[in-house]
Amino acid sequence: MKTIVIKCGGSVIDQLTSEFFTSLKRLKANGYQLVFVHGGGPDINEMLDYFQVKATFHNGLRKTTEEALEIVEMVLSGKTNRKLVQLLRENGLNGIGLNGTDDNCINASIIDEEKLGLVGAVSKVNARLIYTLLEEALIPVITPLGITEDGRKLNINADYVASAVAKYLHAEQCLFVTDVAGILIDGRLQSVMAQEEINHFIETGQISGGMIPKVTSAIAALESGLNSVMIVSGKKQFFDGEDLLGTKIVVKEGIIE
Ligand SMILES: Nc1ncnc2c1ncn2[C@@H]1O[C@H](COP(=O)(O)OP(=O)(O)O)[C@@H](O)[C@H]1O
Ligand SMILES: CC(=O)N[C@@H](CCC(=O)OP(=O)(O)O)C(=O)O
Repeated sequence: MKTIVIKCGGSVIDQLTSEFFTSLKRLKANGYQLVFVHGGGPDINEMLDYFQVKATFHNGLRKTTEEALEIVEMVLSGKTNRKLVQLLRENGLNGIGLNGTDDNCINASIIDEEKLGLVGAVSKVNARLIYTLLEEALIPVITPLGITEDGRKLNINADYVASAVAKYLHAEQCLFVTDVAGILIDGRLQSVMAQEEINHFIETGQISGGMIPKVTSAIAALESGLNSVMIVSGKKQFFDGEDLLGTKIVVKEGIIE
């Protein structure tokens, strides 16, 4: 089974174009099974603002108190997941919502409770559950929440979830769909970026904010066996039937699989 994991960022869910959905259909026509993970940062920010709960970020990760987690879960599962499933269905793709906390879909452990609160890193993915849905010709749309061994719910950055799902499914590809065409340095789109350059540009501040979890989780997943990761735009065509357009992340320069 050829699988592609597609992480759809909250930055772009409301701006996805028909060219984007055409690219998805081309992937399907080329024999790929699609698995989605969605973000929802802007939807969460809006609701936290409404309830006057403060949000702070460390390297692109939201510090999540118990009070914030309730709102995060409500928004991600009740609003953003619903929105993406509906959009896929309107475009002829058979999406089905799946909460990361259901049936140990995403097992997670706390990263640093003092610094980040109830924020997790993925420890295991229930690949069997995801395959079961794929076998029924459904397209899973996973909400980025996880559950610890002792049953605590955690907020997880969706880029981390997508990289981990791709790794556990032995996917051919993980795509981060976002509101930019890829990694830009001095305004120029980079077609390939290696770990060393990435670290350099994080240090100089030219890769910042929400781009950091994408590149760090991509590198970690590539190092532990994931085949390929790209950052692509949800605002235009990203697949012409042959090539993917965006920034390819690689561990070492010159090594492109
Ligand atoms: N070097 C960079 N190239 C492109 N985007 C960058 C870079 N550094 C930071 N960013 C920011 O990362 C954003 C994408 O991350 P984020 O807002 O978290 O999106 P998503 O919701 O899709 O995960 C871009 O809109 C841009 O503002
Ligand atoms: C821990 C953490 O940061 N969780 C993220 C989950 C949503 C997400 O990742 O959304 P985007 O992909 O749109 O950024 C958050 O609370 O915003």
